[in-house]
Amino acid sequence: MVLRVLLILTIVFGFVFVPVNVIQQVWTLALAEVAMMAYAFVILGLLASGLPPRRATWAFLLPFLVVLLLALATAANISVFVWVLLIPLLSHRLLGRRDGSIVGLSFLGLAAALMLVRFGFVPSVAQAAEAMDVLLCATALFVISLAHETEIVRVNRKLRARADLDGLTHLANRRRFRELFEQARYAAQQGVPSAARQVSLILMDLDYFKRVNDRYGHDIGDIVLEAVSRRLLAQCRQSDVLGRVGGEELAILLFDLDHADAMRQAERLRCTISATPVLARDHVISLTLSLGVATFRLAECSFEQIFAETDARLYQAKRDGRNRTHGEPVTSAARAARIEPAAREAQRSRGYEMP
Ligand SMILES: Nc1nc2c(ncn2[C@@H]2O[C@H](COP(=O)(O)OP(=O)(O)OP(=O)(O)O)[C@@H](O)[C@H]2O)c(=O)[nH]1
Repeated sequence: MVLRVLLILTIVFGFVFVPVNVIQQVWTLALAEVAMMAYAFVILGLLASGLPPRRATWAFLLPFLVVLLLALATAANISVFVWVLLIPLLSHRLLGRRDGSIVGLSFLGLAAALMLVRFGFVPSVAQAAEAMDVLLCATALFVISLAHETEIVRVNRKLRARADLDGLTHLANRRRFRELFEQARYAAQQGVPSAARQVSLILMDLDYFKRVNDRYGHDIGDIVLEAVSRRLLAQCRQSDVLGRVGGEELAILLFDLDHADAMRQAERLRCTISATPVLARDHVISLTLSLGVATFRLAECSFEQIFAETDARLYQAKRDGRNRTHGEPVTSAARAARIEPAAREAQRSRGYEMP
């Protein structure tokens, strides 16, 4: 948006500056301004046809700054230096905090040097005061715009975290979990050399968690969920992705482990949870986990596919008695039975008595 505004202003203001410079016979600057107007048209067109904004910004901003320096060096009046005030804001808005600061500060340094060269090293008091006004005002604007940019980065990070993380456990939420899977799959499909080739999904569901809520209350249930998440996270490798994909359902993506290793990791997690009860306020609560594990070639599976397969295996672990890990394919009869609880719940919610 800011880039588009700059491009349009370059074109519109060009219609004023070019005639003024022609009248004052500053030919080089007039020509450079005509070239920038044409270039702004081209960049607007390229943006409309899909040029990434970041590349368009670099492609336009650098020549724009060169032409501005040319204006500072050749324009007839000292008032041209007022345009320097624009640069801190422009560079931060267009390039962000780091690159914007580098470009902005470099430009301010060059502008100060040009001012010194053009208006003498020993200026009159009035000239020195004018120059000082412009340079100090530009420096103040630079600092203010840097503070503003820093605030924007902080708020954006906070919003991003809020959108990506589950509020209770601070693990990736379902949307982010899926996004990370899709990113890994895309890299595998593109043949990126560092991309994982294989993915295992472990789905974990606390057993009889409803009883924890019913017996100790929802707040204690929340503490338990947090504690379990922390314990699971402590067992994960750096490259694993742990997320909360449902109420008391957690999931891990493991990359480039074979299925036997993924099963071993799942068993380790199950034992971690069952071995030590959770201390929530003054309650000591024993818990168990049921787990489903499936392994796929990353480039060839969809999120729905791997999730449905692993969910069927998790459900089989529940059916087999809970507190266990199931990693084998599930028969179609058992898979069909997975539908049953949902259908029962739907019937119940419509007021039917279910056995
Ligand atoms: N405290 C708390 N409870 C939650 C949260 N999300 C889901 N739950 C509870 O998790 C429980 C899930 O219950 P069920 O789906 O019946 O499963 P379960 O009791 O764990 O039994 P099985 O999964 O069959 O072993 C429900 O009581 C939900 O209210 C949460 O964020 N905090």
